[in-house]
Amino acid sequence: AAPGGAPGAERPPPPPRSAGPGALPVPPARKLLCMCSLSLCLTYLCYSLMGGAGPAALRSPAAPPGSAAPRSPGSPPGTAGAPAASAAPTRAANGSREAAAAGAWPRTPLAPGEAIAAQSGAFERDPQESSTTDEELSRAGSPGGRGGGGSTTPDYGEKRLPQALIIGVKKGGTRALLEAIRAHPDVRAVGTEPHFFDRNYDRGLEWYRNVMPKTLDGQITMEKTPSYFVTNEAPRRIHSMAKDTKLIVVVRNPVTRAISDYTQTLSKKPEIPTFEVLAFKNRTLGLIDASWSAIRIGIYALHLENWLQYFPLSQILFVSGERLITDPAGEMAKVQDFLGLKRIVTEKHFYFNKTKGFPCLKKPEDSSAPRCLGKSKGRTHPKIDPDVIHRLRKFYKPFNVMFYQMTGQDFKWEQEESDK
Ligand SMILES: Nc1ncnc2c1ncn2[C@@H]1O[C@H](COP(=O)(O)OS(=O)(=O)O)[C@@H](OP(=O)(O)O)[C@H]1O
Repeated sequence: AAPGGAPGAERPPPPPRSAGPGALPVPPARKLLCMCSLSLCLTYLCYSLMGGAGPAALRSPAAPPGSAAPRSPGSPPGTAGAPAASAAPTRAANGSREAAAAGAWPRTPLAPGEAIAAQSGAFERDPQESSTTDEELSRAGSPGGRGGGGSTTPDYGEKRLPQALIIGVKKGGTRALLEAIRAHPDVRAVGTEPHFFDRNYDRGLEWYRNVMPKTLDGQITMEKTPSYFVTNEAPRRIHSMAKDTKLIVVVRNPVTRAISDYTQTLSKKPEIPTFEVLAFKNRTLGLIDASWSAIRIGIYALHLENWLQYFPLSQILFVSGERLITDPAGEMAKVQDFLGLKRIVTEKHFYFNKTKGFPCLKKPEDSSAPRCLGKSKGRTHPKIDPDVIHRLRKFYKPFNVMFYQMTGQDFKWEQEESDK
């Protein structure tokens, strides 16, 4: 079985976790992708070795002469694994262990199951990240409440394991996507992040099922936990739950994503060092600190390689976090097609809220309140030294190009003139 299936291909049986991609027989149609993946791994290994500080130290392409430069995506394939994806964050201030942001659109109630799980302390719902009001919570608990779904479906049916997951990326726009898809009557979703496949796996599938809202036949159960995308065990675990699980990844320019991630951490821990300090192992030498989760998460190609060992590309949808803001209906059309749903969430569901600076959902019929995301979404980012942004862009470029090749989609992050 080779990593990465061609669109429409059957998923190959997963390889043993110890087997490196280079050791596997590669069907011709997948050779290019496999080589690209291997090349990426070798690139990463080279960075690690040349940086002289283990896998944590990646040297920026903008480093002075004599320092290591990133290998181009066309470099010869290597045999290394995926060290960065497995490297545990080492900084206390990196935000990787913080509670995931909930930040739901106001007026989006919790499913009854969520309330139970929240009481049990299983979910880490940071109040600062939550915009759910008391009224919504009480409405969610009532039999006629909207529960975890976006429709007015009463609370009957069965709790089922999710058939589709939003697996990442953190700060990509995952909350906006989840809330928008919940507006579809055939989707019901958990509002909080269950973190089953990373933190709560030991609780077992029955716990996970119980967290889910009830659904009727034909409705899709969903949840979102952005940390899954960078969790080594997640692909295998999800595959063993159901190999036909549909996976959605919202991706965003990794430089902006890193700044967004940092901004979130800063809002909780104002005492942390500046972004510029955290981003480098050695700024003079141009050594980017890829052990900092804010940086590491954005090496999308590396993380994706892990998923492609278990799921074919056709089973993963990549949503542009940028287009989710500029054209939410367009991205939602793709999401609904991917999920096999009728295109019910359309431009009629959105309006651009000038005060918020983002698209918001129009008032649902049963509510008089607007449905913009909470204040933890769309925070003002601190101004970052343009030279640092420049270095980070150069650092990510080969990984981005690799990601475009792997996914067959050009997200055009290199063309963005300025980061927020
Ligand atoms: N409609 C709408 N409203 C508000 N915010 C929106 C929207 N669509 C996308 N975004 C962007 O989503 C970013 C937060 O991403 P996530 O929801 O994935 O964050 S989290 O990982 O769950 O914490 C958030 O990042 P920041 O702007 O850095 O706060 C937003 O840019």
